[in-house]
Formats: sequence, structure tokens, C-alpha cells
Amino acid sequence: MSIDVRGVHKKFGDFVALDNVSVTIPAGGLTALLGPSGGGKSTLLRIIAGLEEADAGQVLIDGVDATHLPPRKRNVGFVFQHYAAFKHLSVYRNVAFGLEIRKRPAQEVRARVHELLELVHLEQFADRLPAQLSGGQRQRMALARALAVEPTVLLLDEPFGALDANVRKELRDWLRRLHDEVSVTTIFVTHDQEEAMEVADQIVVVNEGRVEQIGTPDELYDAPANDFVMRFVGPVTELDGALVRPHDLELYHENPGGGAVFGTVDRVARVGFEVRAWLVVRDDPPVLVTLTRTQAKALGISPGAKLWVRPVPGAPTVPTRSRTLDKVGV
Ligand SMILES: Nc1ncnc2c1ncn2[C@@H]1O[C@H](COP(=O)(O)OP(=O)(O)OP(=O)(O)O)[C@@H](O)[C@H]1O
Repeated sequence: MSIDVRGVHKKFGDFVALDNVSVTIPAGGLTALLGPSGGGKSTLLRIIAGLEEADAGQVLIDGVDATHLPPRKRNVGFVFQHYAAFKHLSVYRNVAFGLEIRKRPAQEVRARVHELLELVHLEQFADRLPAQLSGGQRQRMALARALAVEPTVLLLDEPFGALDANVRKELRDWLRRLHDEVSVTTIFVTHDQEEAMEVADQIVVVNEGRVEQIGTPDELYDAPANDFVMRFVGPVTELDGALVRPHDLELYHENPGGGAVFGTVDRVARVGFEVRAWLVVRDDPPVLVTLTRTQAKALGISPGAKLWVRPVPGAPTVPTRSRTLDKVGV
């Protein structure tokens, strides 16, 4: 089911949480709402779910105007960061709950719950209570429960937000694989660009109540719409009034042309497989260049070395303050 959000506005008192937001979520895809804290991601997700009503604008689910439909009529499955399971019910009964209240035949419920527990790799924990599961297992149970009633849309609000980094990574892979199996239109909120880039088909960058850019992970990385997106989706450094990725910079002993500028290496650090060099160019803040160890050795990078630096031809660069300029219409 595709989702169309058209010109949505939302205020809390005087505070504008969403300002004319329009987004199309393709059917069957995995879409991330990515942005900094307080930018409006959860509000947008809640408006799609029907848990919050927009002040203006429309939400269409599969072409049908759902703007004023209550959540239960939208057929959405929802998973929050802190999932509220029924503490006194087993994992099996938690997953079965939605089907039982819909009075599905017992045999159908049994088959479906087993299928779901298998899908989320929790078959062996069917009889445990939620408190006897790890955080990651609990979130997988939450997903099984949300999927039980065959929602047309699955909405996940920082589903792995409360888990430690390793478990998050594991669940990220798992969510991608799960989605490939069930292909339900899924939207998930995250403030973690790596999570969004790794998992999503499409990313909607939401900041200060506005959509900064919509695109595939590659589009965002290779053609960021403005300085905000460029900074948010990867490392940046500033060279000659433009933002560029530190690994997209090349160093030369002789002037290679192509707008190269001359600088002096100020500091060098080796971090794992990469070498980071800071180059002082004119009076600007030092420019960060990342290289492999082999490259750094071949160039003889050490403090005091004098080198030319320029972006790799074709590398994305963005004026340092492109977004502010956009806003005032320059
Ligand atoms: N019910 C509410 N009443 C008043 N203000 C609210 C309410 N819900 C959200 N806000 C405000 O709206 C803004 C957007 O909140 P929202 O939760 O959508 O952001 P977010 O991008 O999801 O951030 P986070 O990642 O921190 O959850 C925030 O400044 C928040 O304080």
C-alpha cells in the first residue's frame, strides 16, 4: 500500500512541528524518516498512524483519504521504542492477542503465531514471559505482534533505539531480511544515519518540521540537496567555502590544477585502517583529509609536509550554507 502525505501542517501551541510536509511512500518499500531529535519524525509517523491529527493537509493510504480515519480503520501495525508487552502473558499469547480479539478460529491463530515466531526466530521462547527475554528479543516479539494482524503498513518508531550498539546492528540486518520476506510497506523513524543508509530503500530527511530531501541512500550521499543533508549523512570538511567528504579529497606534491589549493599538514592521526591528516590552507580552519595507510606512506604525510589538495573530480560538494541561502531565496 502506498502512502501519500500532502501538505501536512502541525502545530503544538505556537510551535510548528510540521510545516507543509509532502512525502510519497512507495508500496512494499522500506522507508526511513531520518533527522535530528525534535525535527518532527515521530509527529509525522503518528499522523500517518492516525494517533495524531494534522491541522491541515491530507494522508492518503493506497489512494484512499485516511486523514480523518481512526487508527484502527487504517490497518497499520505500530512498534515503539519502549514496547509495552502484556507482562503476564507468554510470548505466544502476546503475539496471538490481536488475532484472538478478532475472534479468528483457534487453529488459524495457532498456525499464524507459529509462523510469526519462526519468522522472528523466537519459536523456542514461545512459553516465556516478556521479562525473560533480552531487549532485542522483546523488540522482535513486538514486530511479530504488529505483523500478526497482517497490517497493510508497518510503522516503527525508533524500534531499536533503546538497545545497545551491537544488538542494534544485528536487528538492523534482521529487519532488512524480514522486510524482504514479508514486503509490507514499512516506515521507520531513526536519528542514526548509518541505520537509515544500511537498511532503507528510501530516506526522507526531516529537520525543523520540514523535508530537506527524499531519495535513495546513494542519492542522499552522492547528491545531497543542501549543506544540512550533506552534514547529516556522512563526514564533511570545508575547503574553499564548500563542504566535501574527507575521503573525496586528493593530495599532490605538484599542483594538479582543477582548483587545487596549497597547504601544510598540521596533524596526522591513524585511526584503524585509515589515516587522517589536517591541512592548514590559508587562514581557514584545518581541512580534514582521510587516506589509506598505503596512500599516506606513498605521499610521505607527516606534520610540516607541504601539499596540494583538491576534491576528486566529480565528488559531491555543496556550498557551506546552501540551506540558509535557499530559505531566503538566494
Ligand atoms: N504532544 C506534544 N505537545 C507539545 N509539543 C510536542 C508534542 N509532541 C511533539 N512535540 C514537539 O514537536 C517537536 C517534534 O517532535 P517529534 O517527536 O516529532 O520529533 P522527532 O524528530 O521524532 O524527535 P525524537 O527523535 O527526539 O523523537 C519537538 O520539539 C517536540 O517537543
